[in-house]
Amino acid sequence: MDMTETSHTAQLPQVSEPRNPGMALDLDWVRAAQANRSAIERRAATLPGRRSVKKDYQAAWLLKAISCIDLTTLSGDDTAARVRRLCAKARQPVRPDLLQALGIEGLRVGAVCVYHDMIAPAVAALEGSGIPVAAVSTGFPAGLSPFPLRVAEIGESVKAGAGEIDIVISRRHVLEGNWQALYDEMRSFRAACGTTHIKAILATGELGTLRNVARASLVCMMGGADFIKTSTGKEAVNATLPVSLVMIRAIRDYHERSGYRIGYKPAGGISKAKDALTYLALIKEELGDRWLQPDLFRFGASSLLGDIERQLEHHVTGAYSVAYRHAIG
Ligand SMILES: O=C[C@H](O)COP(=O)(O)O
Repeated sequence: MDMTETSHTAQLPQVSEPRNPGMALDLDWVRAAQANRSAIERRAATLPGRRSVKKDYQAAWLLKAISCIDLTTLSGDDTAARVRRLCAKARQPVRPDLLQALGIEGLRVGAVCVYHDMIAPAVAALEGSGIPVAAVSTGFPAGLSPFPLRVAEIGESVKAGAGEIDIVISRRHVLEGNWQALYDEMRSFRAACGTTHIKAILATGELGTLRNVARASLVCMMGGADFIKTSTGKEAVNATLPVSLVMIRAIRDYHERSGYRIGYKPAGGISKAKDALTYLALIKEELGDRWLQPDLFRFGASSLLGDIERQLEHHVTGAYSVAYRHAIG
């Protein structure tokens, strides 16, 4: 895998992508989707070993990774002050002296991701930055509150200024093979979002099989998802490479059949720069460069940025600093 092709330009000009309108539920297609676990795991296992990006190229890829982070805080003890600190980091994700040494200007993260009650302070703190606020919704993380309330929550978050809505699906619809119910749910959530972009969180760690992950991915895209996202970060197992392979192949299939590009967001447990590079390599190999832009790829992560900044500091100065110097929130 050649990752020596990127320039130092972390943020390429945005290409505008037509929005996926969804399509009728195609049960034949859904039921035909399979996932060969051992082949997928074998393929996933080859990725970290083959990824070897050095020096300048590594710095460029790490800057690219930063531009794709949904910088996240989703804790019961979140406060407006913590969210404001996170937003300051979102605006200026890397120390100015390091960026200057790297010859980079205008680097920012993909979005800031928070619970509903933290939308207002986040919107205020990000004003003028162009960084959207993503709100988790629909009874995140379990998604088991009354359906009308889950739909209403989306409307409230859009009203409060969220530019992106991360919904959670009902895992039971997948576990019971009730694809019609999952599709109808996705349609309702999408309708409640209006023109606001919607990411569908599958909570893959709770879906039982990779085949279920493949099928749920397709149904959510048919239902109008703009992005599919692995996890809430609260499941026992969150983003993994095998699950990512299944989901991005579903994205590729959907693009081949419909012409629409759906975004991908691995989330939960991605905290190391080297893991971020592996994910970027996977996307490049399976989907191609077009998907390596923030409008089609995000990392959902609370602490990844700190490790990337540490690696960039090492690249510039030749020395590692202690991790606490790169606190996020
Ligand atoms: O969507 C984002 C996740 O909740 C963040 O998970 P993390 O804290 O493991 O990075």
